[in-house]
Amino acid sequence: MKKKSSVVIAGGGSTYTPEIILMLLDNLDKLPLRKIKLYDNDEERQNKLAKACEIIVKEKDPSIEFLATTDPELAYTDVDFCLAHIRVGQLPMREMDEKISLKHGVVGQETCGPGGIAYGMRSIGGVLENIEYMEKYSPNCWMLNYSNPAAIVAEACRRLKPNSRVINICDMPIGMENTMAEILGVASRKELDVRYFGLNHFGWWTSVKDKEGNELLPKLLEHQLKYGNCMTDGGGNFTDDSWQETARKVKDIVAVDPTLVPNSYLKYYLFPDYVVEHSDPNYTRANQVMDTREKRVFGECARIEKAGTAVGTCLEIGIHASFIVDLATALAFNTHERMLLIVQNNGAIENFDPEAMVEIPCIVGKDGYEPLSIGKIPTFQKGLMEEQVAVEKLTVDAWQEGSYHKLWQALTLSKTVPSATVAKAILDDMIEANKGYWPELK
Ligand SMILES: NC(=O)c1ccc[n+]([C@@H]2O[C@H](COP(=O)([O-])OP(=O)(O)OC[C@H]3O[C@@H](n4cnc5c(N)ncnc54)[C@H](O)[C@@H]3O)[C@@H](O)[C@H]2O)c1
Ligand SMILES: O=P(O)(O)OC[C@H]1O[C@H](O[C@H]2[C@H](O)[C@@H](O)[C@@H](O)O[C@@H]2CO)[C@H](O)[C@@H](O)[C@@H]1O
Ligand SMILES: [Mn+2]
Repeated sequence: MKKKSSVVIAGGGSTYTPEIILMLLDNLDKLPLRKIKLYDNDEERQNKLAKACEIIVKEKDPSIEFLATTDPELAYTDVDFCLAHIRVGQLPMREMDEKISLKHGVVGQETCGPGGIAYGMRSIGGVLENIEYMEKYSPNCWMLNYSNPAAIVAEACRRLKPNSRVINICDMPIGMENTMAEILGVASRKELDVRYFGLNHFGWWTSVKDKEGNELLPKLLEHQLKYGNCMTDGGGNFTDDSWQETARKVKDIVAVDPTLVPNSYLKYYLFPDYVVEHSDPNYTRANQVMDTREKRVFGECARIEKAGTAVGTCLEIGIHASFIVDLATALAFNTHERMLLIVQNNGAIENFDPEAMVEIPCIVGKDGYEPLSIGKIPTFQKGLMEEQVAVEKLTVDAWQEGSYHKLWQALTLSKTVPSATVAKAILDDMIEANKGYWPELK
């Protein structure tokens, strides 16, 4: 019989929590569970969905213990996996990041450009705090961290928690691969063997093969040059119109380098003028999320709580997040699955900073991960990545040293920001908005 695991979801009040619970419950044959706990530092928010989650768990398998708590000791005692998706400052601070950037004519985005830098300055402390709880109460636990901005958080973990059992991950490549499989007429992304390199939200596929070893990259690129990462009718694996538009824009990113398949987040770096022109500075993605996903998830959780049953619920399994189960399963049962993780380069990309945190394929087993060798990367991608990794490193420097200048440099270096003057104006507004969240900068 397979060993049963105990899981804590950190950031229990997240809009993603119910779909992750549904996904865990759908995979009990792969990853059997004995406990599911929710942990958040905002009791009121977590309570909006805790009861519904308990009902969902109990209806699926009453033998699984359920607990929702704001007490770190209760949360982190006796856990094998922590699935961490915290958002320090919550969605109203995401709204500030996006709107301050746009006010200065710059991309206003959750993880890219000034928004990502500001969010990084908030996230580092929250993620480190959760790692410390984990190490204190369950030293053998693995944290699967997808709290954003994953690139900056991963760099902070590398420096400040070098021996911790933390693995930083992102669902974006998985989301795109689901659509690629559809485009290629392959049953699922699991039928594809991929090669990929880059930074988080900043990477490229160099190979997409079927299980017979046939290279499908040329066919995929030919399609993407016409339609982007969408089906010919614009359809695909999208949660809403905003994601569909991002997938369509892949067409223009491929045009810049028609030899590699890009991560769609590159639109923020290669077409920042287009992104700003198509943004509403008074109604950003944070507003959309609060008006749609947040209302839908909390509304449905309230309905389940009132009805006392989740039968007929409209909540859906988070398919894009299936990699979380795959990763936990690989660690628990030594499956040696190949997965894209954000890890220290250490020579895997031969001609790139060995200290940089890169997103590359790794083999995962019970002792952790082993990165695959990538070899040399082309000049265009290398140049872009060097600039971006410096932005991420300077942000962590600024957090550690409390340095105004390092953060100004980080903003100035971002490809999304046109000048040091604009960078300074954004920085001064961001400092004001982030009082109480950022270390004091001198
Ligand atoms: N890496 C990925 O691919 C990926 C995919 C989806 C979401 N995410 C990230 O997951 C996170 C959650 O997103 P969301 O939109 O659901 O956010 P959300 O605001 O709905 O939920 C986040 C929760 O984290 C809690 N929180 C904040 N600081 C905390 C702390 N120090 N300890 C414990 N809990 C804390 C908040 O109170 C909130 O309930 C974000 O960071 C988002 O960017 C990442
Ligand atoms: O703007 P949001 O809050 O909807 O999304 C932000 C997150 O987006 C990515 O996750 C995507 C996923 O890649 C996509 O395929 C689809 O399934 O939706 C997900 C979000 O709902 C991204 O990887 C995250 O880091 C972002 O936080
Ligand atoms: Mn991501």
